Order: sequence, then C-alpha cells, then structure tokens
Amino acid sequence: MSTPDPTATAPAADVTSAAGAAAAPPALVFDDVSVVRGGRLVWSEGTFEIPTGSVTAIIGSNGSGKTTMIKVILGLVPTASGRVRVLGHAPGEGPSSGRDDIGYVPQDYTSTAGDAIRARDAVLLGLTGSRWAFSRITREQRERVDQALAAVDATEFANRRVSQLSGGQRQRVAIAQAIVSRPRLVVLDEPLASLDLRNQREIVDLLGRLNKDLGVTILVVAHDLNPLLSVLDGAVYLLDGHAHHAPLSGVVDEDLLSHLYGTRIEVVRTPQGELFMRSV
Ligand SMILES: Nc1ncnc2c1ncn2[C@@H]1O[C@H](COP(=O)(O)OP(=O)(O)OP(=O)(O)O)[C@@H](O)[C@H]1O
Repeated sequence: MSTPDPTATAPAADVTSAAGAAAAPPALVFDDVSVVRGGRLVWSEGTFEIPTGSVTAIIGSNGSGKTTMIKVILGLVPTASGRVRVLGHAPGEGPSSGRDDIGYVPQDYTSTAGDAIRARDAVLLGLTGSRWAFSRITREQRERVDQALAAVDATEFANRRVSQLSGGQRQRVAIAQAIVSRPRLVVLDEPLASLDLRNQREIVDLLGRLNKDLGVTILVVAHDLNPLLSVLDGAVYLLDGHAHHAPLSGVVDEDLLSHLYGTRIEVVRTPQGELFMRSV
C-alpha cells in the first residue's frame, strides 16, 4: 500500500485549516529572550508568539541577528536569557530532538553529503540523516522521497547531481530535503537570495502551497518583503537591537520600514489593489 500523497495530506491533524490554526497553540513562543554571540548582545527583549499555520518573515538589516534567531529556534545557539518554546518544547528538544518536526533550509544550501550526490539522495538525507543509510532504504522511504521531490516540482532532475543543478533547482532540492520528514514547521534562511524573478515567484508559490495545503508553519528570513507579500501573515522584525513581531498590516508601514532599513521606504498601493514597497 502506498503512503499518502504529501500534496493532499496535512502532516499534523491540528493544522489543517485556518480555523484549526486559530485554535492551535502558538508554533513559537518567545518570552523576554536575549542572545549574546562573541560577547556581544545581538538582540534582546524578544517577546512574541507566532501562530501555528502562519507564514512569517524575519526581517532586519545586515547583522541584526536574523540567522541567529533561526539558530536559536533550532537549538543551535543558546539564549542568554528568557524562555523559548518551539512547537511546545524547548529548542532542540521534543520528539526526535525536534529533527522530524522542523525542516531547515540553510542559506547557501550545500548537501551535507557534498554536491556530488544525486538530488534524490540529498533529499533522503532529510529522513536518514546519514549517507551511510543509502544502501538500506525502505520502500516507504523511497516513496516519501519521491513525494517530496514531486511536491517541489523536482522529479525531472531527481537523478542529477546536486552540483549540476541551477540555483533555483538546488533550492527546490533543499526544500524537498526539509519537508521529506513531513515537519510541522519549516524554517528557511534567505531562500530567495540569488534567484531570478521567475524562480523567486515559483519558490514563493511553493511556500504558499506548503502552508495552505499541508498546514506547515513557515518562517522565512528575507531582505526584500515584496516577493513574499502574497503569502505572508506577519513578520518578526529586528529593530534597534530588539526583536518584535507584528501582523503584516503592522509591518507594511513606511516609518517602521524606513527606520528598519535606514533608508526612506515608500509603501505603494496601486488602484488594482497591489501592494509593494520601494526605496525612494
Ligand atoms: N559564530 C559566531 N560567533 C560570534 N558572533 C557571531 C557568530 N555568528 C554571527 N555572529 C554575530 O552575530 C550578529 C548577528 O549575525 P547574524 O548572522 O545572525 O545576522 P543576520 O541578520 O542574519 O545578518 P545578514 O543579513 O548579514 O545575513 C553579528 O554581529 C555577527 O557578527
């Protein structure tokens, strides 16, 4: 019997709909959190909740601590103070130490087994965690890999080596690897950087489908909010050394964005209802 199609099955029973999302406990809870790296306070006073089933950007100027926040969530960087809960657990704890429940797409994805392996084997790493398990994969694991590749439209190049893929194709493989364990939370560090406009659009659409069809909560580090506006519910913004969260309507604010990026930002609403931001 084949396993369910990931494009049709929610990974967690409580996140299948907007109504379910409203009732579910928050995916992330930060309570007066601060982080120190290399003896320097990166950000502090992080107190916010991120709703289950939402798509949230993490924004801030270079060096403000966006990647640091992701590493805190993954349990890779300790907090200096405060309390963090990720899917109800301390970072890095919970079932399988959070590995299966949280998918991570790093900045500048390179397969942990090197670029010489095939795309499908890189995705398998998201299930096995080790290239030494390749020889012992089960039929269910193979099907899960096929489903993850199909969900990101990567079936066509699944047998090519990661080193032979374009940036957009590589990003799809990275996302397939992150979702193959059917996580409830997917965290992506600048997934749109260095992609052309068409690939940006396709990756954003893919994130929208993961969120709407599978109920996955998505956190995405971004420098430019424009390509993400169609899928975003809100943003964590790192401003003046403090971490805040606001719904999208609160973030798309000229004064806030101008302060955040240190340059004058104009928010434009076209007569057709489109919204975008530009530096003026
Ligand atoms: N391994 C580390 N050891 C010490 N300090 C670090 C380490 N990694 C990052 N930092 C410092 O932490 C701060 C935040 O870095 P981080 O990479 O989180 O910022 P960012 O907002 O993601 O930056 P960018 O937009 O440039 O990617 C910076 O001052 C950086 O120098």
